[in-house]
Amino acid sequence: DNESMVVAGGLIITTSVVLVSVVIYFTTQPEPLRTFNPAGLKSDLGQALFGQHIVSDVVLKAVSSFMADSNPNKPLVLSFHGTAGTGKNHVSKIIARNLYTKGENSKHVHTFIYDNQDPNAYSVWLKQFIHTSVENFPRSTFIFDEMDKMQPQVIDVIKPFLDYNAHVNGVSFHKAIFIFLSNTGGKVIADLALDFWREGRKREEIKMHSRDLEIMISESISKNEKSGFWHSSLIEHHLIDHFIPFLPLELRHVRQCVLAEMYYLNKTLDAHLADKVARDMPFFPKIHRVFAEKGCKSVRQKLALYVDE
Ligand SMILES: Nc1ncnc2c1ncn2[C@@H]1O[C@H](COP(=O)(O)OP(=O)(O)OP(=O)(O)O)[C@@H](O)[C@H]1O
Repeated sequence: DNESMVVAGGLIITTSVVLVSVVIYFTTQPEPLRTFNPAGLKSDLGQALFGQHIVSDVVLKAVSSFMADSNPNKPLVLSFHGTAGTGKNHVSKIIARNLYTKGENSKHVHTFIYDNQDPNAYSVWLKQFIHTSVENFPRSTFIFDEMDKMQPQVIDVIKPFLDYNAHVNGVSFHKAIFIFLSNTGGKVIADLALDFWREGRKREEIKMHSRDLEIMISESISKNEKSGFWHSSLIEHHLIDHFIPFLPLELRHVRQCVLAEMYYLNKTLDAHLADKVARDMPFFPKIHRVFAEKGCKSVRQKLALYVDE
């Protein structure tokens, strides 16, 4: 009858309202952070990152001390430098995995790749985006890929967020993390690694202060035609906490990457095949074939060719 239809209709509406509210509640709730454990980050870097002793050391110390500080005076700002495929994106993901339950897929991890958008419109959008994200969730992470291609206006917009005691419109940025990735300095780092190799010295002997590596990287940033001046204004104001050099990878590291891919793809680990795939990659200098030109990039695609054989 009519009365029971009205009751049923009312029930349906109430249930729908409750369901929608639940969905809204869960999608707008911040995801829980992981309890940060330095030993976990150390173990991840030790197991999943090959041939980057300086990176492992500096990232572990920088992230651990930042996370241990309940009241940091500025956000953590890391600048990763090195040639292609040496692990800059990979390490950003390892950091994210140790901070957020959903790792790099967390809604609090934001990756930007500057893609020739109109710099003015992009700057306006970016400023608002970063502000709102940190207002909603102070422990947000922002990863900027291809920083060397970024326009001065865009760098200028990020600058106030990185500063000491940064409060922008009442929002504090002290708990946020900014990671800049670029190939700038890659040549300087690769040349240094090559010199060590020529002198018969171990790669592990290369230190952050070897030939003032950090200064050499910042100098090569300043020389960058497009973003040099503005990027170096970040340096002058000491807004970047650490310049982290990623060394070019050797054959043995590329082999490890192939084995890691086999593991990831649930394939039987085959050291002989890993060697074959790794040797198939381009190396430099051409005669001695010491370092992989593309690092571990496209290892997965190369492996797929062999697996299909
Ligand atoms: N040092 C490394 N240790 C372990 N795996 C690595 C390393 N370097 C690269 N890889 C693997 O190769 C893939 C490509 O590397 P990644 O994207 O991190 O390079 P990148 O340095 O960011 O390069 P680009 O400058 O071209 O963006 C990674 O997803 C990872 O699987």
